[in-house]
Amino acid sequence: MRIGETHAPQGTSIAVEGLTQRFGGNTVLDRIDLRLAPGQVLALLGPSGCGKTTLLKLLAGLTPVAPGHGRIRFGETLVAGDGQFVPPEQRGLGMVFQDYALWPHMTVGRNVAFALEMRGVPRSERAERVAGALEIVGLKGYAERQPSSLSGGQQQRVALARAIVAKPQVLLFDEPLSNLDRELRESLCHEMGLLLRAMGTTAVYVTHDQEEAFALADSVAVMHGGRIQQLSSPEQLMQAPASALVADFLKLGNVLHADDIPPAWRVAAQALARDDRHQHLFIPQGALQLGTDMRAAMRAQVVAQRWRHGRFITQVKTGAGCKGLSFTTAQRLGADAIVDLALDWPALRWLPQAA
Ligand SMILES: Nc1ncnc2c1ncn2[C@@H]1O[C@H](COP(=O)(O)OP(=O)(O)OP(=O)(O)O)[C@@H](O)[C@H]1O
Repeated sequence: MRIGETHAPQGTSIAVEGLTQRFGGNTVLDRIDLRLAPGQVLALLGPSGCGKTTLLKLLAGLTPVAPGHGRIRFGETLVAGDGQFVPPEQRGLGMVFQDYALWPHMTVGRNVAFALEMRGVPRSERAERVAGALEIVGLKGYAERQPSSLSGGQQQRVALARAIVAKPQVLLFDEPLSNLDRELRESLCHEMGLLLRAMGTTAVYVTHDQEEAFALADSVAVMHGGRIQQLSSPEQLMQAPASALVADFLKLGNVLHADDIPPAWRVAAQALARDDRHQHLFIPQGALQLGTDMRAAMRAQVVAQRWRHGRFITQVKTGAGCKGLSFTTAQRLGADAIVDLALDWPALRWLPQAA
């Protein structure tokens, strides 16, 4: 198999129900529910401390599920919960960590072969499968090298080969690219996406990097404070964030609390449909622009501009005591310049703080 080829899924489905994890009095995961179809890639995305790694460790079996704190199924098999516990080595897993976790005293080939040795796979078959896994990750001919002689990106490829060599039904990734520089991260992320599609393995991928999550995953669980705020496809998350927390974390636009809406926009904002729980006005990227041709235009003063992805991200203030806003434009504007801002009202929505 090579990157780009597709195979029938060899992964299993994953179902998590009511999963809760407490450390002392601290609830780190709070009744997590999720379902993943065979061969799907799920990203767990959220800020530091939101519980991503804790959830991954429960899936791996590195942390047991406490009695009455939910259950985890791989396919039809209950792997944790209700008094059942399948240990990590019997869950059909491959794991890739941030720090590569290669054994420094073993060659690349032995590092990759180790999981097969443990399973008692005969030597001749081992050599073939190790060579195959190294070829898949672009390290053909590296079997006799020492890990210390490889770059960070190459070491992470070895870790990936080691994770896939035993043909796992589930691959678990914990921030695997965060030790690499930006360019390498982007190219390896792209390659891993192709590889996961080609292998058809079910995968759960922990990251705090939105670009990585959106590039790799079929669905993304945005986590905050031990809960899944929204579990959707990347497209759906971008088009329809379910809460102010999600819109803000993904930087999808401006999110203004009802009390922070500039006076010039208040009447029009209150005319938009909302219910009592919806206290935040979401202004999607692109709905706030320079110009006076839309309803309730407003003057603002430029605070700062920075260049990103071919546009200027422009921060403005709209009046004393008002919360700052930002929008993108192709125009360079001088600091302190006074500009007219207009809103595309039909694109705006009221959102609840959290889902
Ligand atoms: N073994 C433990 N004992 C006590 N508290 C823990 C333990 N493991 C994790 N925590 C706490 O649980 C919370 C969630 O940690 P977790 O590592 O899951 O977060 P995360 O979202 O993966 O963050 P990061 O992106 O920084 O790795 C944190 O407040 C952490 O301090």
